[in-house]
Amino acid sequence: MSVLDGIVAGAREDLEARRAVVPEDRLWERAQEYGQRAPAAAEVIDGLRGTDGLRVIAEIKRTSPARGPLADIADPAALAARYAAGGAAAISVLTEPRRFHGSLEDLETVRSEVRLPLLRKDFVVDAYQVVEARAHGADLVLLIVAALGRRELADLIALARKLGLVPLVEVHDEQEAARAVDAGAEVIGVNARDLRTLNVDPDTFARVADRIPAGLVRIAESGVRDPEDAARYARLGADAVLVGSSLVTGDDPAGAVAALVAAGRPA
Ligand SMILES: O=C(O)c1ccccc1NCC(=O)[C@H](O)[C@H](O)COP(=O)(O)O
Repeated sequence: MSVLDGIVAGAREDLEARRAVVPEDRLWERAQEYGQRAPAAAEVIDGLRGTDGLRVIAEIKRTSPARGPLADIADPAALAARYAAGGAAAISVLTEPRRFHGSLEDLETVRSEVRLPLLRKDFVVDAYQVVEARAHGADLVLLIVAALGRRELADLIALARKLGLVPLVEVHDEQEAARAVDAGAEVIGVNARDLRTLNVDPDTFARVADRIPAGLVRIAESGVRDPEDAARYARLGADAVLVGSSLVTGDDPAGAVAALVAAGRPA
């Protein structure tokens, strides 16, 4: 079983346990409630476009299967506020509990303190998790092509949009990028990390981005270590970078985000 398959199996077990406690129709009510005060999806998408420079999506990430423990984040809202002060365009909150030590409570706490768009970063394979994301204050939801069949991907994209959420569709190779485009994704993340082997290949974005038509939002994910990496992705045409490990392991999250934003400005 690949790492991704193992994580998805755990996510399915966990979501069934939550569904037994909170039925989906209760979540719908909360999701619609948040939808009334949430930014419009078009506004969220436009905020990620790198028209005048690279955007930074800064991640709340405590630990990772690839690297083990990263940071003991006792107050995710305080960290998100620092990211916002540094100029982040959006915050990614890892909500997966088993391997990343995240939670929906983290998402909700960050929502209560920060006005930026929030991404629920998890292993979403069921409609329940999409409704749950909105109910806990997400504006974007991650959908990983490698974890979903064609029909499932199309259905989850449609559901996300119905709820006002922006689906961030994640790919790792050219074939997956073609599937994301065929499914009508407007925001596509190219993950340099192969979720089956955990290897990070910094050339992935350069290889895959050509398959993503102009006009769609292209995000380079994983392995961004410093401003030089950000500048390289900006030159390659990325609208945004999604950064976790290097931000949570540093001692100045606001300064680190500001440095990435500065490095991604056009010369
Ligand atoms: O981070 C991992 O080890 C990992 C392993 C298996 C599946 C997903 C994983 N990470 C999720 C992500 O996509 C990253 O958290 C995100 O892109 C940020 O990456 P990084 O800046 O390298 O922490």
